[in-house]
Amino acid sequence: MTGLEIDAISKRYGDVVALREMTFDVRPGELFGFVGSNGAGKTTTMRIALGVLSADAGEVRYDGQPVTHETRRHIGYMPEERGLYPKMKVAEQLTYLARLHGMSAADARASTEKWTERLGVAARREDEVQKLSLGNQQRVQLAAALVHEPRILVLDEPFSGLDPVAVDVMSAVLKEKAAEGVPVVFSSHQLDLVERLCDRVGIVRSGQMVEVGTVGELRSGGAARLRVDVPEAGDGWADGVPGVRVLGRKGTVTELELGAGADDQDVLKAALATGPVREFAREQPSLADLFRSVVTTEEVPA
Ligand SMILES: Nc1ncnc2c1ncn2[C@@H]1O[C@H](COP(=O)(O)OP(=O)(O)OP(=O)(O)O)[C@@H](O)[C@H]1O
Repeated sequence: MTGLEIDAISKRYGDVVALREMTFDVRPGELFGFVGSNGAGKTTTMRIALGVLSADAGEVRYDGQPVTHETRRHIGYMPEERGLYPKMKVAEQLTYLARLHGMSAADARASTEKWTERLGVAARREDEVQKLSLGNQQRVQLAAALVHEPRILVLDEPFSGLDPVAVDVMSAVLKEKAAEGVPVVFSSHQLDLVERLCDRVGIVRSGQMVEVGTVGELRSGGAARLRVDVPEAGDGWADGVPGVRVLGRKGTVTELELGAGADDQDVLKAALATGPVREFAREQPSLADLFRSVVTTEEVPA
């Protein structure tokens, strides 16, 4: 079982290089977080995976085979621009979409009932989509991605605009699908959520995958930080300690980043030389810290 493989996908829009050999895989049962700044290429990748856009080069495979028209019926997709018919009633719309994906009328109705219940929009089944709040429209949009019981889930910013209760519902459903063995990939700018939820994360910059790993792997690969509370130290107390960069100072606490070859014991000596040291703590960078350092690294030339 290999899941979904995105293999060296490249795409240009005229002069704009949107993707350069984008490569990653989402294993069965895995929740994969796809992060990157605006315009990095996440939506383009997802559209190509779904087949609504063609790649200039590269291949998308599912369980080792190139994705075909038939395989695509088993993908559940939540597009960024959303895509519901505003004037159609919720249940009618979901049943219609399930039928389009090949379900029988009875199965489509049963699945519509199940997912509207599960996502907390059962009371809205007979309402037109346009009369729903944005958050409820999003729940229906998720139901639309799930109603045909897909074997792969590809979701473009499914958490944007959701209230905390809806975030919990969405998180629980995605975990449940992954636990059933479905490869789940979603893009998001909410890095705290990605950090909490995902088995693995991929960071995209300028159309390329620049970091992939578990949150733990990515965090331990980033530069370590120190938090040092030195009440009697003057500004610049850590200047001159080799390999150390001062990130900032709040009150008596200085935050520092240890570069390659830096020794935290040199920092401790410099701190003790100023007087008492109230706190000396080593911290791993958060996913958000890592993201910033990855995306602000010099852009790859076109
Ligand atoms: N239809 C299009 N025509 C021309 N350029 C496009 C088109 N769609 C996307 N692009 C460009 O391709 C690049 C990748 O865009 P894409 O929408 O895939 O990024 P994204 O990572 O999803 O961004 P966001 O986080 O803002 O949704 C950007 O430079 C974008 O301007």
